[in-house]
Amino acid sequence: MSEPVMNEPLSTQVSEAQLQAEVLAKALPHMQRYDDAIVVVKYGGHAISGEEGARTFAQDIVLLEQSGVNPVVVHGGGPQIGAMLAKLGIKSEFAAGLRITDKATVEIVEMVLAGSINKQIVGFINEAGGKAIGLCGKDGNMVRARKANRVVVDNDHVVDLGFVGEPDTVDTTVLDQILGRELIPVLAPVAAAVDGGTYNVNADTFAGAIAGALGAKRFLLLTDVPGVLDKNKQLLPKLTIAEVRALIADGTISGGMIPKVETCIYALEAGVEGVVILDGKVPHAVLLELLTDHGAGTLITR
Ligand SMILES: Nc1ncnc2c1ncn2[C@@H]1O[C@H](COP(=O)(O)OP(=O)(O)O)[C@@H](O)[C@H]1O
Ligand SMILES: CC(=O)N[C@@H](CCC(=O)OP(=O)(O)O)C(=O)O
Repeated sequence: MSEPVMNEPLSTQVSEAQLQAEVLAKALPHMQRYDDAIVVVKYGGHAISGEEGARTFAQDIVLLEQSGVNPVVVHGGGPQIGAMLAKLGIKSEFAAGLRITDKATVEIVEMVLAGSINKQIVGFINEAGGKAIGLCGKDGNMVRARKANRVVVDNDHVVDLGFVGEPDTVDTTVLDQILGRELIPVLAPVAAAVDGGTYNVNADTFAGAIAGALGAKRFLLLTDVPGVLDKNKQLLPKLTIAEVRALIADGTISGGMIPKVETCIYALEAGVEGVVILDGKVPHAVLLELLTDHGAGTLITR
């Protein structure tokens, strides 16, 4: 039994305990709904910033695993790669939301994503009582990538993205071995090129490929906005694939939100039941979405 807190009146302690019990009871149907289900969570580079937020995120992931869900974390790290490149005097350049990645840059990308950020997240999850395993697309040949297409910007300017890849094949053997054994995979979006080199893969795209290959029940994308917003910056709580396509066509969805919703469409068409784009800066965003009636962000379904 836990010790009563001495400086609070007993009635307050009892009502708080009661409230806690009620909250737990309300989570039961949600836990049952996701029991044994695979949930892929994409943790964006903007959401990662701040130790307190990262600890809360790690707690949520461990709580999910403890309640019978199989979480798979895929992380980004765009701002962190940018900061390291700036320290080394290398300028970050993007085309169509993707980093133009030369030979020197891809080495830094791998170092930051598969090295420091991946191990930081593994550390936070383990500190919260979980058993995380940090991997990247190269491990177990999980994700093989092909060179991303050149992109056209400003109507006629063709840009070669360099060492940027798109998932070509996904082999889930390693993940199949890990899931269901109290282990939490944490994946960095770096992949082996079909010819053996290294490719930098956009984290949203990488996460969508993993969610699709695993047939995840839910795919959550944690970012720095409340979800998909309409022209008046109001949250759109529910969208279908057709509605998303219309919002891209009329320019409501732009910039970094385009690869995000495109990966959502890919995952849904590959069999994922529902995809949610939500604000990763909100404390316990993952638990709010999965284990309460509240729901957060934009739910996209077929
Ligand atoms: N309709 C829209 N709703 C919400 N965000 C949008 C929309 N259109 C463009 N955006 C932009 O997309 C950004 C999210 O994408 P991005 O910066 O790539 O996120 P992350 O770093 O989390 O992957 C938002 O911060 C916002 O500026
Ligand atoms: C090709 C490409 O753009 N790769 C990204 C990979 C990291 C990423 O996607 O991180 P966020 O989710 O934080 O944006 C990059 O180099 O920034």
